[in-house]
Amino acid sequence: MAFIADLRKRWANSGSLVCVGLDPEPGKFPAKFASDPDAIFAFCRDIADAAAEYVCCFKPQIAHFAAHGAEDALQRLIAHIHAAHPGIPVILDAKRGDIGSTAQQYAAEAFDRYGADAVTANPYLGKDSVQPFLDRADKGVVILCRTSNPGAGDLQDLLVDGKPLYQRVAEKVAREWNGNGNCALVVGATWPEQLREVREIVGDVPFLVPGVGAQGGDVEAVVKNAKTADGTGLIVSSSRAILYASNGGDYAQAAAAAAKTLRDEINRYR
Ligand SMILES: O=C(O)c1cc(=O)[nH]c(=O)n1[C@@H]1O[C@H](COP(=O)(O)O)[C@@H](O)[C@H]1O
Repeated sequence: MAFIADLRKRWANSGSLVCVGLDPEPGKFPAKFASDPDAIFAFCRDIADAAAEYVCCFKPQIAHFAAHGAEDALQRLIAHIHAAHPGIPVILDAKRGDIGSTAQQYAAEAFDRYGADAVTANPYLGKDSVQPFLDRADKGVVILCRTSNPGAGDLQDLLVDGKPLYQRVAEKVAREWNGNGNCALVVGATWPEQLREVREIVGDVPFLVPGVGAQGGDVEAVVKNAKTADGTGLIVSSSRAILYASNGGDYAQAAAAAAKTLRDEINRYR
């Protein structure tokens, strides 16, 4: 099934808008992984298995694997999630974007090599640079709009014909790039006002919302400002606050408990 349809089904079946970001940092792993040559895979698998019932998506971040030469672990992790937890879409966070011929390879990398259901993409090079992703109608394309980081406004707030660039991106995606109905937008949890503005522009287009947890985003403001009329529309993503909730023997249970707490907090405001 197509990514957006799978996502809507998972929102309904799980009652959760939580995404667990899988950002492995071996230096933060529990001691038992110190001599495990497959630690990156094993740690992420344990977290995914423990937290699965509380999530609508998982989101592995590619640099956290590639920096350690662990692309193979990433591939096996995505295959494991699909096999062990069918119905939970996997978003590969790679923030890709390049001229068409290279973007074609990035799309093949994300969807064919890694088997991801969706990928994050950077719109800065324009529509043709995202087209190879958009053309994969069964896959999701999660386009950066107003990112969660402190410097997000340096470029994204610059006025273009009287409106900030991130609003222009939202308009383009909703009105011109979403012909296959497979787009979503990244809007950071750290920007409640911008979440509300973008929601007004794009209707029911799903948002990936990183920035709760370690980056301090306000869950209540996120949900109230950006949910859709049916109380969904959000993939609220947290990585470090869940993955490293404990570095003791209870790391997987602690991660699951943190995911459950976030789910319940979000659901209070839906
Ligand atoms: O595309 C993303 O996932 C993303 C977009 C954004 O605007 N901000 C952002 O933090 N992210 C990613 O979301 C994750 C956030 O991690 P935590 O701050 O630990 O929850 C990291 O993997 C970031 O790369």
